[in-house]
Amino acid sequence: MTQAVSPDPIVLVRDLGMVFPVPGGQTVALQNASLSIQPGEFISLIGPSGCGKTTLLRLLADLVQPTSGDIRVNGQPPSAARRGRQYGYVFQAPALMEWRSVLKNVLLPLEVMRVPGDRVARAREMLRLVGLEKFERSYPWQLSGGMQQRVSIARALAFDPPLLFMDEPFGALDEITRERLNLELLRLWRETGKTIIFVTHSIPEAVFLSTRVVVMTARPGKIEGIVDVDLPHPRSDETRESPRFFEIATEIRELLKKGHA
Ligand SMILES: Nc1ncnc2c1ncn2[C@@H]1O[C@H](COP(=O)(O)OP(=O)(O)OP(=O)(O)O)[C@@H](O)[C@H]1O
Repeated sequence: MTQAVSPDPIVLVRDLGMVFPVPGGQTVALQNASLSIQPGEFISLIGPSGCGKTTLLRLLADLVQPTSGDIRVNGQPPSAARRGRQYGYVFQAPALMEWRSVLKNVLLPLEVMRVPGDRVARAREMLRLVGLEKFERSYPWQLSGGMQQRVSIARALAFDPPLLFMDEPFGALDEITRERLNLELLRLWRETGKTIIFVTHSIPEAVFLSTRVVVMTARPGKIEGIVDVDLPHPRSDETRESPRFFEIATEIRELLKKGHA
C-alpha cells in the first residue's frame, strides 16, 4: 500500500517571537508561535486586538524582522520570498492611486518591476479574476469600497504569486458586501489554487472562508489553538446556516474565551 506523502509546507513558522521596544519597556507581540501551512490552504488568523495577527503577517512578508525563531516562505527566508515576488499583500485600506484608472492601478507593480511580456493582458486577466473587467477605465473614486478592495486584490495578484496575505481586507465594509466578497474570494481561491493567509476579527468570516482557523490570544500574543474547518466546498449562503458551521464557530469562540481568561 502506498502512503500519502504530504507536500512540503508553503509556510513554516517555528518558535517565532517578536518583541517591540516601547518607551519604558517592551511589548511581546508574539511568543513561541509555530505553524505549518500546506500549499492551497486558506488559513485565517483570528484573535483580539493586539494579539499579533498583523505582526505575524508582516513577519512573513519581511516587513519586520523577528526577535527569535525561524520562518520559511515557499522554502525560502522571507527576504528572498519578497524579492522573488512569492506573495501578494492586501492591506486593510485599498490604497489605490486616485489619478490612475483601475487598469493602470493593477499595471503599476508590473511597470515598476518592468515585467516582460504583455502587461496589459496580464492586468486584465487579474481584473477578470476579481470580476471587474468592465471597470478598467474607471477611477478609484468612482467605485464602491468593495470594488476598490477588489482592485487592490487584483493588484496583489499581478505577479501571480503562489501566496496571498490579506490583512482584514473587508473589515470596513458592510455585512452584505462583506459576505458577497467572501463568496468571490472563495471562487478566486478555488480557481487559482493560491494559498491565502487572512486576518479577520469575524468568527463567521473565518469559518466561512477557511480550511483552518488559527486562534490567537493577546499579551503575549500566542497561538491558542488551530481549528479544522471541514465544511464541504463549494460553500454558499446555505453553508452559513448549517449546524456544522455553528459548531465550528462555537469551538473558535470557546478558544477565544479561554485565551481571554
Ligand atoms: N512597530 C511597533 N512598535 C511597537 N509596538 C508594536 C509595533 N507593531 C505592533 N506593536 C504592538 O504589538 C502588539 C501586536 O500588534 P498587532 O498589530 O500585530 O496586533 P493585531 O492582532 O493585528 O491587532 P488588531 O486586531 O487591532 O489589528 C500590539 O500590542 C501593538 O501595539
